[in-house]
Amino acid sequence: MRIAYTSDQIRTAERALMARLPEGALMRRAAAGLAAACAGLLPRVYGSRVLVLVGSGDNGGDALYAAATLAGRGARVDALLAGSRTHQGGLAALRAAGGRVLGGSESEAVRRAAGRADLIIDGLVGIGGTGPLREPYAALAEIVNDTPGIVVAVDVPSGVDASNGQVDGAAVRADLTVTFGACKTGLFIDPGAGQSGVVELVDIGLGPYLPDADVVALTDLDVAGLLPRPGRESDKYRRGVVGIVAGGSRFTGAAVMTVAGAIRSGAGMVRYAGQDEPASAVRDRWPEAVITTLAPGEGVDRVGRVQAWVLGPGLGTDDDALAVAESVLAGDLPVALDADALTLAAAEPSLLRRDAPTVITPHAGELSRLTGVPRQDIEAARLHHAREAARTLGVTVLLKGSTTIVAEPGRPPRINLTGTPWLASAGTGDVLSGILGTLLAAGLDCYDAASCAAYLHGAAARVAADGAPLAASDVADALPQVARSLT
Ligand SMILES: NC(=O)C1=CN([C@@H]2O[C@H](COP(=O)(O)OP(=O)(O)OC[C@H]3O[C@@H](n4cnc5c(N)ncnc54)[C@H](O)[C@@H]3O)[C@@H](O)[C@H]2O)[C@H](O)CC1
Ligand SMILES: [K+]
Repeated sequence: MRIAYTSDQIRTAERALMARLPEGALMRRAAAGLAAACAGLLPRVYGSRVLVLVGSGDNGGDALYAAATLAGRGARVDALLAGSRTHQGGLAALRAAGGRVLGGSESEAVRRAAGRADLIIDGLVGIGGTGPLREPYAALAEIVNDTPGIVVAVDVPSGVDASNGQVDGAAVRADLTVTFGACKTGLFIDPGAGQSGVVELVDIGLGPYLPDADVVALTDLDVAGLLPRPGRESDKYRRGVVGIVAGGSRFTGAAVMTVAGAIRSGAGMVRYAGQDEPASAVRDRWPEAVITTLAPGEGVDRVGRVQAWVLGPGLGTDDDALAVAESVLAGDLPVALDADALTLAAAEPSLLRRDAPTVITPHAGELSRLTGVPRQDIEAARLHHAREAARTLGVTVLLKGSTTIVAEPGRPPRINLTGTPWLASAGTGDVLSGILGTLLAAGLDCYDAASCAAYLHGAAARVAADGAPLAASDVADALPQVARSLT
């Protein structure tokens, strides 16, 4: 499990640790880890060209001490002192090791130095960064992003808000972010996640001083431990029977894709309930699904026993859809709502006011309609709005995006690291709903079921995509392979 913290949480922990260490010890631990990570990226350190961008705070100090170590191993280091002041200890160390200091930050000299560098170290701003990058840092970030060399961000890519991943204006795009003490939330949440590259954690002894996590990211081991293990007695009710109410006269495909996600993720049985056309489409594609054809406006009373419901993909938002939605939500079973069910709930908030476990799986636009928060505000602060929605709506929120976030009141949000932009193709959300319904029916609580569903969905997309445009059915078809890789 990868855990991450806000800048404030890190600072509090660092202060407690620094009080027990000699002056500068923490920085030297950080710099040693940073230098080792940089050296590991170079075919050889001796003779390699390193450009280090130095800000005016301790982020710059880390960078200078690490650059001094590389210079001491024969790297040809140029330092650009971009801040209003410079960490004197680090600067002295770099000079003593033979590093050079470039003149001011006139962009041609920097562009030339960046263009010939094998490695560029971004030591402009770390967890002390606030707001959009000011000049000359913004211009330097743009130069760095235009160069072919490997870019290593010190602690946090400059321009990324370490506490939430927000980026406002220019930001360094790193191949590797070497972060100290503990991972920062902003390295795992878009758009910050997209700027961070690979995140490598350097242990500087902060562990004992860290509070509860701000966010958690599940690894494959965590998911493997949470997924239901099919026992010997593979009774369908032990593996979970999921009911799916999806599809309408206009959208039969959504019903087929939702059932696909449920069947391919190992449901003990899928009971599909819908009107004639989607029911026929599901029957033709998935004969193993048990079909109940509903009359217009009919509820789900005639559907056999299920242990969880999926409601909404392609359902439509007319009175018939509302009637069947009310029928599903009136029960005391776990329900996963997506797509049109969310539109119905936006129009009729009482639909979500239920005691039984409820998960919603909106993308930013659907969450905007549910909460009234403008979509661009949600996109700019995904973690905050996912948490707020979970709190105000009293449900588990799975906020879709290339960094999917699972938020539930009173528990640290979980972020999914297997996401991929490929998932933004039509129908993949239906497959996710099917996976989620299967896990709820298998007995996982909403928090675990949503986290594992997001993980499996993203992992399947990566298996299916391998660079080609992705079809939703490819994601469903890749699920058994992902499940096997986790056992
Ligand atoms: N504190 C510790 O024990 C350790 C810290 N480590 C490293 O230190 C940084 C945090 O250092 P700090 O001096 O607090 O702040 P920064 O260096 O990150 O940046 C502050 C610096 O930057 C200027 N600044 C802030 N926002 C902007 C902006 N938007 N545009 C331009 N300039 C900006 C501000 O004026 C200050 O001058 C941490 O990340 C670690 O890298 C050690 O790693 C461990 C010990
Ligand atoms: K940085």
